[in-house]
Amino acid sequence: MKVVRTIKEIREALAPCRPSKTVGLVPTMGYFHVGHLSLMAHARKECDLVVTSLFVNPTQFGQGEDFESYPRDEKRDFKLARDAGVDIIFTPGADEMYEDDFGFYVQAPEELTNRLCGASRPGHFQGVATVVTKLFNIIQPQRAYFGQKDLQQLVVIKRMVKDLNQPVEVVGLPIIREADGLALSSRNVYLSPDERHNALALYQTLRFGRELLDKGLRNTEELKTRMKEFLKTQNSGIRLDYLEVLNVENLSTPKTLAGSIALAGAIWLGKTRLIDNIILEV
Ligand SMILES: Nc1ncnc2c1ncn2[C@@H]1O[C@H](COP(=O)(O)OP(=O)(O)OP(=O)(O)O)[C@@H](O)[C@H]1O
Ligand SMILES: CC(C)(CO)[C@@H](O)C(=O)[O-]
Ligand code: BAL
Repeated sequence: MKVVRTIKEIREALAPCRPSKTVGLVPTMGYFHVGHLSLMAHARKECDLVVTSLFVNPTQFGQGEDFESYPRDEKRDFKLARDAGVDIIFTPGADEMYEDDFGFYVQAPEELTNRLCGASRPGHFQGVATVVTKLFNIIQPQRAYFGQKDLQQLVVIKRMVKDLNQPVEVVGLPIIREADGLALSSRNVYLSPDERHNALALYQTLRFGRELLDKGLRNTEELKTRMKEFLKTQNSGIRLDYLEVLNVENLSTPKTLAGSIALAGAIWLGKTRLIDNIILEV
């Protein structure tokens, strides 16, 4: 596996592969877990050449968020990526991606970003859309792989690719969970044992919502209220950011609960913010 840190070098490394080889990109912020590795494994199966980007992108973090403390372990990540069959790791410094006079940003539509994580993290999706566009331009993959755990990010990126005619196929892949159901996340490493225990309440609440749907509940507001009440009964160590019922296609609030529906939530455990969702066909 080749480790590449500059745009010039990655362009040179990929030039001989074009146009005959299929290049797959797995964009990440590192500190790999099995969720990341599952994206790499899918890319490995479907593409001739697998590139993983490892870049903790400063423009998607707000003031006071965890950019500085975000977990990093390059050596461990390189080993895991190599074992997953990655051909090239692209891990630029912030100066390489954002020169001093950098000034262009990609703005995601308001109706996709004024809710959920976008409401709690103003500017976040502008940072994500901008860096993902830069990665697409630098690496020019035919396919790019993203996790369904970051559902709003996946919807924003699919819409960006469509609206801006970016020549890449976006592949969304299922959430990988711990044995007890907690969604894998690099930020799980921040949790104390108590917080780790309490964190499971989010997934349990989403499952409770799914059970209510299975039993025939079809009123969006009632479903949300029942889920919030359930979360409160679970434990007190959690601060709710949001708990929502959504149409998967466009993240709008469904008037009638039919088709592809997502139950999505974000919670705070101390200083750690975790997200999760369940998608189901109603
Ligand atoms: N549990 C998971 N299952 C599948 N894909 C995942 C999982 N967690 C993250 N991903 C995907 O991995 C890619 C890189 O995500 P990132 O590096 O931010 O990891 P993360 O664990 O989501 O980190 P964070 O804790 O910062 O949210 C994204 O497309 C994300 O959706
Ligand atoms: C897509 C991404 C790599 C952009 O920085 C990041 O938001 C992530 O890890 O999900
Ligand atoms: N997985 C999304 C990256 C972030 O939380 O900034």
